[in-house]
Amino acid sequence: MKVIIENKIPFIKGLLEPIVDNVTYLSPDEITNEALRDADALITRTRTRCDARLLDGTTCKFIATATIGTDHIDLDYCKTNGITVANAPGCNAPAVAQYVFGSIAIWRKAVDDRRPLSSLTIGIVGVGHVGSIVERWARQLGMKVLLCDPPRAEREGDAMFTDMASIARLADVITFHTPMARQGAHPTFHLLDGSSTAELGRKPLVINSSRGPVTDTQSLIDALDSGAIGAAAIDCWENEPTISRPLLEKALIATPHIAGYSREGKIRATTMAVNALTAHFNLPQVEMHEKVAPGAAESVTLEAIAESYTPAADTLSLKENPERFEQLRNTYDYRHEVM
Ligand SMILES: NC(=O)C1=CN([C@@H]2O[C@H](COP(=O)(O)OP(=O)(O)OC[C@H]3O[C@@H](n4cnc5c(N)ncnc54)[C@H](O)[C@@H]3O)[C@@H](O)[C@H]2O)C=CC1
Ligand SMILES: O=C(O)C(=O)[C@H](O)COP(=O)(O)O
Repeated sequence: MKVIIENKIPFIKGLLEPIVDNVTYLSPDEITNEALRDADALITRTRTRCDARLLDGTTCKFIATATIGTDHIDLDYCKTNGITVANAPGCNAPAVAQYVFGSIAIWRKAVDDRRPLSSLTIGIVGVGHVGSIVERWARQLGMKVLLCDPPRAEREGDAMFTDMASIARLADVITFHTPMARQGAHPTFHLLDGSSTAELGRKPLVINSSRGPVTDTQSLIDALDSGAIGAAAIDCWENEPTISRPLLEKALIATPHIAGYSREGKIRATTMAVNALTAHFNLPQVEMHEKVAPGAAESVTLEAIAESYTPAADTLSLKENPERFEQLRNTYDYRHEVM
């Protein structure tokens, strides 16, 4: 059996070797159709586009991505071609929530906002693994909370949810936690665009740590210029790693897609990917060298979160070295989640 593993996935080396005869580590550039030709499985990250171009004519029938997001994988192609796909739901959700509140703490300092948190409204767009932690912590901090999640509203009823237009009108902080979907019943491509920025009522802090194309770059720039958006915290960008320099310049917080980069999140991601592979191929379960607790801190304060992580240094590094976007990610010193 042959398994290809992306070589930037941490905490994975040596785990599968005792039970798989050929384990090959390759960089994203080396993960090609040719390399996968005789492989049975691929363990990947967001940096490898898994589509017909990569997979046609190969023997690969299983892909595990050590990430929450799956937008780098052509799920329809995989389904049609009998390729099983596993992701790592929730693996780094506490880290992304930590990033959101770390950003709120910086923003409050930057604008010298002395209003109590209890006077602020946060609008959470997408209330899944990440959004639910953001919701729980925001309520604990006394913030007013607005939730927008049409798929959940359809399943659970409207009572808890509002729409994007109300969030635009009423929120002091708007934070996006949806998957990236161009099609389907609830597309998320450019959820924030020129028409939604025209409705902004409170000069909010806008945070995008979901996927770049969920917020339209030009609309963000225009709204920052006009003052309709008070400040932006951008972790996920359109066209990564070739990011918009005007948006980089104008964003208060600008980071290279590292919101989920906690040590705990990476360990959970690797554990989930390896477990999915061993379960799929009926292999013995592998014992991880490093173990971490599931879930996010029960009880937080803004100060405790800001002490555990502030995106200020990551912002400085990206603003000074935008051309090193990928390198900053690949050499990131994984932080600890807030305990
Ligand atoms: N910046 C980073 O490092 C990271 C980014 N992410 C991104 O964050 C996204 C969210 O992560 P999770 O919360 O774990 O995903 P999830 O799948 O648990 O939750 C996503 C939620 O978005 C909702 N949703 C779908 N379409 C929507 C729409 N049109 N409008 C509003 N809500 C909609 C879904 O119903 C669901 O409740 C991931 O898909 C990934 O792209 C995840 C981890 C790290
Ligand atoms: O889990 C996700 O989804 C993410 O966006 C990850 O934090 C991105 O991690 P990489 O796979 O790009 O290292």
